[in-house]
Amino acid sequence: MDIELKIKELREELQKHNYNYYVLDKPEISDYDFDMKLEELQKLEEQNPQFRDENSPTQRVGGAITKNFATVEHEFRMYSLSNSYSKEELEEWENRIRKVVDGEVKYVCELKYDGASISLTYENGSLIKAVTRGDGFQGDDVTNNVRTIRSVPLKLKGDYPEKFHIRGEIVLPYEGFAQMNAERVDLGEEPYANPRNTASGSLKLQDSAEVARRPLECLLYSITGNNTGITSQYEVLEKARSWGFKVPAESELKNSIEEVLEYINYWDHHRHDLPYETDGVVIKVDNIHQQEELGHTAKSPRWAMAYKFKAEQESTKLKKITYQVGRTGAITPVANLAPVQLAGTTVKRASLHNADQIEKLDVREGDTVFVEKGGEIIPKIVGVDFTKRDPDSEPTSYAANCPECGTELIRNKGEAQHYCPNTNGCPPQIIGRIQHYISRKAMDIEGLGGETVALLVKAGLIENYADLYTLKKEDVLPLERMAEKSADNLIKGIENSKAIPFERVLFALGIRYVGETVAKKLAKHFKNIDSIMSATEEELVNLDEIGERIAWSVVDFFSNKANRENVSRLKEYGIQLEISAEKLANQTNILEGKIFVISGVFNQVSRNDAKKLIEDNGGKVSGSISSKTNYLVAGENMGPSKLAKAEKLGTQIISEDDFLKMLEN
Ligand SMILES: NC(=O)c1ccc[n+]([C@@H]2O[C@H](COP(=O)([O-])OP(=O)(O)OC[C@H]3O[C@@H](n4cnc5c(N)ncnc54)[C@H](O)[C@@H]3O)[C@@H](O)[C@H]2O)c1
Ligand SMILES: [Zn+2]
Repeated sequence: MDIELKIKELREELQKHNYNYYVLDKPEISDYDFDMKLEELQKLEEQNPQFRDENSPTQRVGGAITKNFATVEHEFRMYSLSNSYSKEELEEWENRIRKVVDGEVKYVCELKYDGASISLTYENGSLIKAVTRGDGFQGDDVTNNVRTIRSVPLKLKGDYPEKFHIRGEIVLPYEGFAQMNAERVDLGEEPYANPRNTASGSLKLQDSAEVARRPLECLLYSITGNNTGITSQYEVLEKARSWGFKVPAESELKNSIEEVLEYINYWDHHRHDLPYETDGVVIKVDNIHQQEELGHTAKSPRWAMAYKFKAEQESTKLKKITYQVGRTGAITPVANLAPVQLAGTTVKRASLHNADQIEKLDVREGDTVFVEKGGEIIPKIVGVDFTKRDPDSEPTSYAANCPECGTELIRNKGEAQHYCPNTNGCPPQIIGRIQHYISRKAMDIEGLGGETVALLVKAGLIENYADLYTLKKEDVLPLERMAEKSADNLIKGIENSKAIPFERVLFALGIRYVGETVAKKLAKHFKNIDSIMSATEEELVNLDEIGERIAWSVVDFFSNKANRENVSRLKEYGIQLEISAEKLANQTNILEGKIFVISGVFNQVSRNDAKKLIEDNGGKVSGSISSKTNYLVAGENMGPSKLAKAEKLGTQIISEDDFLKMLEN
């Protein structure tokens, strides 16, 4: 093939993958495959220098800046890292170092945290800015979102430089990731692919309250600035820790590449014991003077190297494909495997996601398949070992009927998942819906657990959540493991749920795509269930952050007779189906359509209260000033850049007093 054409094609392909990865947070190939293609391009470009192009993906940091946030130039460039996948590559790297620097070289080994890079700027011990890496020269100002991360100190302690930048990685620990996914699946939404993309996507959310709900963490590893007085990488870590930053304790100082390799080997085997995802080890020359001597390439420092772990993969036999039915009727295909050891656990089941995935991989029962365990808690099938396929096997035909109730499955246009439409007659849907209704974040019914719900349904005592309120002690006493006291508690728990506020009742109803946040928004806007039930799709879509999918789902839910009947029974039993008078009293529409930015320190109300006041009265709070901002509420010690921007855009600047007066009318 023509070399020039090959180079061009590889560049285009890699550019597309960069876009998928950095902008959409939806990579289509594995990091390993990406790195191999990049290496191939690098080799071709080296051998054919006449085709050099400074815009080639080999010459640039892959990230991008978006239009959604203010763009900020990095005072010091943010580089990427060179990658290596083998001992030999590391040894070559050491040889290159030896040619440049004299004397003893020590290395700091750190874990390579897999998340999104961030640069934090501190002045006089206060966080003033948080910017994504972007293309390395400039990034997105995501300060408001980063402020919500608990491990980012807003004020430092100890003896810190007057001004400096500190860099690190924002990650989503496994536990929080699994919990977020469980909630999404429960809502009938697609689970997130992996913690890294979810962390990176979280930083780009418009609503920082939503970011605050995500259990993100920030792990730090580098300090830049003028006159920081720091002379080694190890000192960077210790200093950062002493000022209050979260710096993982696994980092170690090593005297030789042999010691480095031991460290790598250890963590390759123990990385799954860590609470967050790591995709390798970063090795850095410790001495800052030596670092300066080594310098940078177009893309990365010569004094640092990432050693990347390979994803753990095993092959095993796929015995059977079964189908699970969720509470919203969503069907998930599951691969039942011959048990295999993977990343320290025995794997027997793996997710196959949906019909498209099965077709794409061409997975069949009886195949030998490759199973991988990445950030996901549930392992996934990444491919088929076609050399071992039975020549007589047939392509998988996806289930046509619900495995639980036999109803024919449907698939809505544009959706990946199949559904069982027998909402009110399919046992796992009936049980799942009631289990969701009683769950902690919904009606929080104490004394009633998921298993008891299943027993109650199977005993024919309840068919839907409204039936819960007709249960009597004598009904439940004969159930397995039900004693006098637990029966009392159950009835009491159900009774107490009548005090749960409307927004949570709305969430508890189990409308597909209506999670806690959406339920809150709907409750706030419509105030009571009757208005929601009579709302049209157009009215719903007109609300902020309510998309067509949610609007359709709400209308669809209430067009169902059984659902309407349940709601009217709940009303009869005294469940809260409107916003309480007390809450209503403090809510108006006087700020409707107005966008506020709040900045600085307030005296009469806290920033959070100010935010709540704006939202309760129909206004919106935004993190940064744009041409759409109506008012900048200026507290004391407001950032000068905000003020300058507001003045430039002609945004009306008001004081805390002015703001509180607005609300008095
Ligand atoms: N699958 C895809 O389609 C696709 C597309 C583009 C990029 N990628 C992946 O992303 C990689 C490139 O991304 P990148 O530029 O962020 O580089 P990288 O992930 O290979 O390494 C550089 C980054 O590592 C992070 N890091 C984590 N721990 C660190 C530590 N202790 N010290 C220093 N830095 C640390 C920093 O954010 C730094 O910017 C590729 O190698 C590839 O694996 C994949
Ligand atoms: Zn069914």
